[in-house]
Amino acid sequence: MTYYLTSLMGLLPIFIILGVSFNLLLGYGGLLSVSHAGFFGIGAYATAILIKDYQLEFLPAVLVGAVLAGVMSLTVGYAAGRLSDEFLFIVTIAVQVALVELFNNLQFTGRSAGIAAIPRPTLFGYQFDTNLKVAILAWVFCAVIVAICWRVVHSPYGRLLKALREDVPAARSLGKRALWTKVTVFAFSSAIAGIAGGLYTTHTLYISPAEFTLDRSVEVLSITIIGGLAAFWGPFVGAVVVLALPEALSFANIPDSVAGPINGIIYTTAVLLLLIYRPRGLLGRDPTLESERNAARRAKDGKDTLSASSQAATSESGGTLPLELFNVGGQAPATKILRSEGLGIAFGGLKAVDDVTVAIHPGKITALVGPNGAGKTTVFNLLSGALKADEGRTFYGDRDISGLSIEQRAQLGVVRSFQEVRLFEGMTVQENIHVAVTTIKNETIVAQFVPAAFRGRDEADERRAERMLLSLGLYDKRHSLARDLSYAEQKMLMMGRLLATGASCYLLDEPMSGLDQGARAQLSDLLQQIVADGSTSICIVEHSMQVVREVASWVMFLDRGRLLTEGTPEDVMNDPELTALYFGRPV
Ligand SMILES: Nc1ncnc2c1ncn2[C@@H]1O[C@H](COP(=O)(O)OP(=O)(O)OP(=O)(O)O)[C@@H](O)[C@H]1O
Repeated sequence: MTYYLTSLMGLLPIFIILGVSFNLLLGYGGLLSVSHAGFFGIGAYATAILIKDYQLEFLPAVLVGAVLAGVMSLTVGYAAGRLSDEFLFIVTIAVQVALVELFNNLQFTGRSAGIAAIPRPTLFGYQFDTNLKVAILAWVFCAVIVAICWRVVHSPYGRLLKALREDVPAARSLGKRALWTKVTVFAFSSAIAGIAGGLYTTHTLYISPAEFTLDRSVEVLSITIIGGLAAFWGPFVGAVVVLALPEALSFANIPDSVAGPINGIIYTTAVLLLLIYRPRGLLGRDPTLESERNAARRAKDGKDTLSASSQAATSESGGTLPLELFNVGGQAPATKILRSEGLGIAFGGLKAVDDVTVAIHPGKITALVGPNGAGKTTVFNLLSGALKADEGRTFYGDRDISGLSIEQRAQLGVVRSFQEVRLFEGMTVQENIHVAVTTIKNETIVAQFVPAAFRGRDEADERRAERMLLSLGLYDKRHSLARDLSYAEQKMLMMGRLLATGASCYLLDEPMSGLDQGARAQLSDLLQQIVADGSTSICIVEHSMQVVREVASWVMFLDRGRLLTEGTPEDVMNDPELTALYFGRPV
């Protein structure tokens, strides 16, 4: 019995490591992969071969396994990620099947017989020669890996992962590197699965392809779902449940041939029941309650309240936003014109934008108007890099940015909003701003392990985000989820999030739509403040001529994909031909 319990206790940390690493990928990153068992296998085989055939110690052997799993998933993730997240799922099915085939057919993996008589691991000359010692080794690795994952989740990188899980285009429009971040989390999570594989060989001392099949990937998925997606401690519970079930059946004196299918049926039923009755898993919490609980805890610790003097200093701005706090225009202090030359794009047979040459000047609010379907949003998509033009070029200042992606243009200072608000709804108001404030340099996975200096930076960013919220009038709601704000507050937060990037050119798609008069006046006031410094430019798409008159000093009129005319609002709106085109009657 002691042998049995020790063996179980040695297996539990391995399952926890698998669950924690998979939770990082699926729970926090929103990426579904089914090749976790395959990468687990790569770690197991590499460790077994290096220990048995090359007499390596455990640590270098397991690290080689982790690196192999990491590098392979980096390649797979990059290739799949360039297409779409759904594609990652499909590609990982193929990778999983291919890996098992390799394990089954390569000579050095022992083909279907596997590798037996793997020596007990040694570390710095010390041999872990009993099951108990091996179990302790696994728990030590588990503790270190859990601590590392905790750090990753609660870091700017983890925050960015959550933002990407919420809304990739919105994150990219803030200059965030979506593909690279997703690829690194996939590689990181797979490398950890590789370490779990190395520990597994030391536990069983025998491995075969049957242990690394798709079934094991499903088992890891079950651990994560049972524990709760993005519930950090969830995999601890999930792993206990998944491990306990076959053991309980083994006590029930059921033959192996029957126990396997029963096991599968019970798993599936349990996971289905959970998905129906407790979709957040056993340890998953309601995000609204969770944010309230965090707020109370932080307030109790005195962690996030701006000092009274700091609050007073920010409030003293007398109704105007202290834009220097947002560093608006700071990324490109020299005044730059965003311009296009002969832009064009067709969707099938429809020429949505045709030979459009526009210039958006700093110090001005330019309005892009035209009837429905005129191509206004498509022009924004082309200028911001969300779509690649079939023809024409786009310049920012002297630089040709035609070949740059949406995030690269945002990094240069050209940001855009969407017709919908597109906040990171499941994140708090403060996190929405904090993500935008953080520079991409501080959001890499490596940066999270640079000691104290980095932490100082993130806390300074957090304080800055708080001061921004104070000046936006959203400070008291900083711990609410973005989805729980009123529509007007959401629009203000969306503007604040864009400003927090410190960009110098803002493309705003219908920023006033859905706002009442008070909120519209507030936003229009903000837009005027932004361009007042003369170095920042704004272009809005707007349907209401009243709003255009109130805020814009230049109007560009688009119809059927072509720029018909441009001029001051008076000139354009007093042109009877254009008003007839727009309204079918005079204004
Ligand atoms: N991805 C796409 N695929 C196919 N057609 C598209 C696509 N995007 C836009 N279109 C078409 O291109 C034309 C211009 O659309 P766009 O959304 O740019 O117009 P808009 O002036 O912004 O309209 P609205 O004022 O109604 O938002 C429309 O006919 C639209 O149906």
